[in-house]
Amino acid sequence: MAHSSPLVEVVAAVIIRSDDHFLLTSRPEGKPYAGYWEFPGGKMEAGESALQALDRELQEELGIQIKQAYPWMKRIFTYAHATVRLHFYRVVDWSGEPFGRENQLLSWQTVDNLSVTPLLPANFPVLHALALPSIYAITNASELGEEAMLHKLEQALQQGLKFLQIREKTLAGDRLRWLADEIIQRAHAFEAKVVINSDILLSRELGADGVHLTSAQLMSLTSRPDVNWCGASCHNAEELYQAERLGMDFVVLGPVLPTVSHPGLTALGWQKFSALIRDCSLPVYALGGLVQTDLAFALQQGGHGIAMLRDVWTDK
Ligand SMILES: Nc1nc2c([nH]c(=O)n2[C@H]2C[C@H](O)[C@@H](COP(=O)(O)OP(=O)(O)OP(=O)(O)O)O2)c(=O)[nH]1
Repeated sequence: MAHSSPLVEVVAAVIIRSDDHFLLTSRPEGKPYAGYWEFPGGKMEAGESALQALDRELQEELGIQIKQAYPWMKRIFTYAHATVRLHFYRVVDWSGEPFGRENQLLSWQTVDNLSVTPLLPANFPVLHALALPSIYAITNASELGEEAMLHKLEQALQQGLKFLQIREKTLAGDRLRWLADEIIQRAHAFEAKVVINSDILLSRELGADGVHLTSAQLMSLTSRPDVNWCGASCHNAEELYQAERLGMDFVVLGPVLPTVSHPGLTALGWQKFSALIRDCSLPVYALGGLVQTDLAFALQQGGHGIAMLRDVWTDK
């Protein structure tokens, strides 16, 4: 896309406490959109890396030092005053207690109960992404058996699983409908979100939270299906671009490592994963051969989280 004004590079910190509250600050008087709520941050200065800019802004604005920050989504947005490229980071550990060093207001918020307004318009997709957990489980009844799958699911829900995809390629018709219904009921009892692979009608019929499109579906569609949550599988830059164009809520990208479920596909490796999503505006889950302990590394590579078909169901 062509931009009439030069891009202004901006860093923004989504500072997240362990109880999932995140920090919003109000824009000081004298700036465009004064009084609007935003993530702390500001313009990158010449010669600064994004992380250096983030460090500087958080010290200047809030008096805190970053201890752990993960690169996250990027977003280009055109305002009347400028076109900005926002580099969002998730800051999960810091030293010091944030306070408004520039007389701005501070407020700890949650996605489900946002109580400040108005927000800077570029930030809405970021709030949407914050509602997505970092672990995305994929059902595997074809290997585990249906009863064992339901049992493992209950255990995982009790341990805090909040997001899963029903993907059972060997089941169809009433058998799939029965299993999917059982899974959705259990998940919803724990307020976990469930999306169904490919089948938009089945998702609507059973009251699932949305669908997960195959990459072939993604490439053949011209608009986003009208469901609450819509994700898609991607393997390359072209598919990621199509997912952004259609306005998907999230994608999975892989296989990152070699996996037994897709032996024919060449693994991307972490370096390529990270390079492919560097400018991506969507939350991206890493997928393929991953175990729960890979999460921290996936976050360091810019991933939103990890998707798992096997390790998520193994006893810990
Ligand atoms: N800090 C911040 N800026 C955002 C967010 N979302 C968003 O669209 N922006 C836009 C608004 C502004 O056009 C631009 C940031 O510019 P700014 O004026 O706040 O930058 P700054 O703190 O470096 O200010 P200054 O030194 O130029 O006065 O990015 C956000 O969440 N945080």
